[in-house]
Amino acid sequence: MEKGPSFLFAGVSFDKKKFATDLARFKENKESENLADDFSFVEGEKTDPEKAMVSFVKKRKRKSIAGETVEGFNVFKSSKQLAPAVDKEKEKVEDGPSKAKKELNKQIERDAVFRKKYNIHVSGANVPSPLRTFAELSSRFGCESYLLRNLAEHGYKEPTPIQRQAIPVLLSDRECFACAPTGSGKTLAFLCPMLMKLRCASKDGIRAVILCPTRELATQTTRECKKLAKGNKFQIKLMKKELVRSTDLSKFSCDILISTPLRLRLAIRRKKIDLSRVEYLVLDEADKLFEVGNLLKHIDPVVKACSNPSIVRSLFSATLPDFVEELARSIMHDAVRVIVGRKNTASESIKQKLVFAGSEEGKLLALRQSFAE
Ligand SMILES: Nc1ncnc2c1ncn2[C@@H]1O[C@H](COP(=O)(O)OP(=O)(O)OP(=O)(O)O)[C@@H](O)[C@H]1O
Repeated sequence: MEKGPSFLFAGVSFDKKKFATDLARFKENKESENLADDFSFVEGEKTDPEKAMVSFVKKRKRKSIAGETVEGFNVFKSSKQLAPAVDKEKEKVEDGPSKAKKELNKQIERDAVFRKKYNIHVSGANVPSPLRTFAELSSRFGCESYLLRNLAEHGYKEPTPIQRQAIPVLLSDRECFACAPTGSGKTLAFLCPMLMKLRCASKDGIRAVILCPTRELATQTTRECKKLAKGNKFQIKLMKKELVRSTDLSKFSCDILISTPLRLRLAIRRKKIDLSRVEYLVLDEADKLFEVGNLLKHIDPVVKACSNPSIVRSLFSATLPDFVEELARSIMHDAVRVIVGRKNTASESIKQKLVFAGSEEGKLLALRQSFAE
């Protein structure tokens, strides 16, 4: 039971026997709520119990106690059963974790605090640390000087939140679906790791494909890509109508190909363009890609044609409706989900608590007190 200041309960006696079942249920909820609170801190998802539990499971995994198994959804079944297990685990960890393990846990917490600061939410196993600065591209990932120079020339002083998290995910060869508001720098978030991974120009077929929902966006992305790649000899091509018409595309090669789904599908069907060596596939503005007309039916053949087993796929979008997320999950493996801001603000902003008011009059008092709090 919630212990409110005494004036609320003055003169109200609560019949614990009569409400024994409710009291027991509430106590149980309270316990699990406390547990969720404890563990949700790591991912900054304080009010979403499901995420808190995922985070909790992750934390258990991180501590990786020998012989401890996490029984999937059984974890949710009884908070009473859960509590002793957590205590045991804490004891074991306190018994003597190695320095490396301690350091790792500290790093995980630092990352969580950093993500919270930038409103970055992640899910997926072992999510790489976010970028603090663009200089880390060089110290952590060996970024070449031409790219750092180009970033500086563009006046990009520090990464935007989506860039902070999506870039290290993609540089760690993890598939990724990312959602961040319009104008938040998503283009750089996929171009930068792509250029870094491709390293230098090569005539080894088509190495990366970016799909955009409209020609205008494809043109804009090509322009951005060329600007960022300045100083390197990458072949960056926009799939134009003329290119589809004229060229024998079966031997066509370039480092990065940017296209709308329809044009690329035509190139696959009519000109036998070979996408089997594509190492990076980006679906940009995925909400629009999957929504506009029948684009989906053009995307499917492209995804299939990119048959390289070690391909890294990513999806960037300003919104992430459930159907987009489902589609993303259906084509990706072990993907990391990165969301900047909130996907479901309403549900996460609602905090619930149970207050025994005693009588009708008590309800009014309780309500008044809640507002005052
Ligand atoms: N790190 C950065 N610092 C400053 N400006 C940036 C940075 N990254 C990108 N920008 C600029 O922000 C603007 C918006 O970027 P961009 O078009 O990539 O956003 P977006 O998220 O892809 O938007 P949309 O959803 O409309 O496609 C561009 O002018 C870009 O040059």
